[in-house]
Amino acid sequence: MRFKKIGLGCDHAGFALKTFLKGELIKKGIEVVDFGTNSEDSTDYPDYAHPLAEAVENGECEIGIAICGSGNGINMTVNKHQGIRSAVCWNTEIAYLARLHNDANICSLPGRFLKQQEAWKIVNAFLTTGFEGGRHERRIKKIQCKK
Ligand SMILES: O=C(CO)[C@H](O)[C@H](O)COP(=O)(O)O
Repeated sequence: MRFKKIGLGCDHAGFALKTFLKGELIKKGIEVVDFGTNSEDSTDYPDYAHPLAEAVENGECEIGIAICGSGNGINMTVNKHQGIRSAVCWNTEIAYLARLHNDANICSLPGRFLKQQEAWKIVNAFLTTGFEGGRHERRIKKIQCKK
């Protein structure tokens, strides 16, 4: 793993997967900051996505993992933050490319569509891959809206 301090955030649909991934990361000796939610009671993903995004933006966490049912809502929310590049990662190749080409700093996962071991492989791909830079550096600099 390239990262030592990882932020986690989810809604009720991501809670079971977040709990599993948190345990696996801790077993690997990685420090985890858990922004909730902490049960399967129905809740709203932005309430957890914004604190996670802020922690990654301000450097409290090096990188983040965000989980909701489809991965979409939580991904949309964290990507509202200027310093966040989040990708919905639904297989290992997408996770690898999100880091290699996009320098993604949040991995958004569809908790209702991934088995635990599949998700763990995706997270491993995300957390072990570095940014390639070069032509991709130029492109990610152009992502920000100029207003
Ligand atoms: O995937 C999600 C957002 O993109 C949410 O987890 C999902 O919409 C929650 O649905 P429900 O309230 O029916 O459990």
